[in-house]
Amino acid sequence: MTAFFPVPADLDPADRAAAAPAPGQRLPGHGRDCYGCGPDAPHGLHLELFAGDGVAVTARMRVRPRFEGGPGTIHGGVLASAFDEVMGHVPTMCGRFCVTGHLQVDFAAPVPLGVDLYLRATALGVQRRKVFTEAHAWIVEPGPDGIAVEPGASGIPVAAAHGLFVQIDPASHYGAVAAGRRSGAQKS
Ligand SMILES: CCCCCCCCCCCCCC(=O)SCCNC(=O)CCNC(=O)[C@H](O)C(C)(C)COP(=O)(O)OP(=O)(O)OC[C@H]1O[C@@H](n2cnc3c(N)ncnc32)[C@H](O)[C@@H]1OP(=O)(O)O
Repeated sequence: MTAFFPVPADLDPADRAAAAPAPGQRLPGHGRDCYGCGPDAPHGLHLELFAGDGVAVTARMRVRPRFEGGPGTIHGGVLASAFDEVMGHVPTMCGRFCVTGHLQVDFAAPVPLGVDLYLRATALGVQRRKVFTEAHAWIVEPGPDGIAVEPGASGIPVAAAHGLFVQIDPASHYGAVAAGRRSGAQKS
């Protein structure tokens, strides 16, 4: 399920930050209006993110009708966004703020609307400011309380992804974006 992705052979290990949330703890997310994880984003994915073991991050997402691409199935760009979000949180487990430099998705099976997806992302390693990640997504059966649980052996694998995230200084990165917007670019 994995296509070509140039992961350097000489990566350094990605170490879990001492301040990283404990495994199973809900992650705060990027902000209430974040398209991926924000609870107030009206058209967002509403991913729920959790710290995993090591530098892993897990997430669950209900595949809502508004995510439709082909009839009755998720749009590939929505699934790519979900991978971007869950992999984008991996660097925070190493104490780094990063943005996506490269994102690659392998789609293995159609995902019907209405199911719950479980995603798990982890770091392959780091090189200077770069954090290399991989992730997988499974369809899971709802548990007794109607909430998707970790798939274990019963999950149906549907997609995999790789990402390259580049460490930034949030103040200068987003400050430069804001300055550009003030100088003429319009937010639609
Ligand atoms: C207060 C907290 C707020 C929250 C903060 C976090 C929010 C996060 C929200 C996340 C939301 C979800 C996630 C989102 O949606 S993030 C939104 C989508 N992503 C972006 O908007 C990023 C746009 N790109 C950039 O800003 C710059 O290009 C960056 C910052 C990425 C690099 O420009 P910069 O000038 O800084 O660095 P550099 O060019 O010297 O590159 C550095 C190294 O990286 C390597 N490289 C770069 N690109 C690629 C590539 N495509 N393939 C392979 N390699 C690449 C490069 O070769 C070099 O390697 P090396 O020479 O070391 O070997």
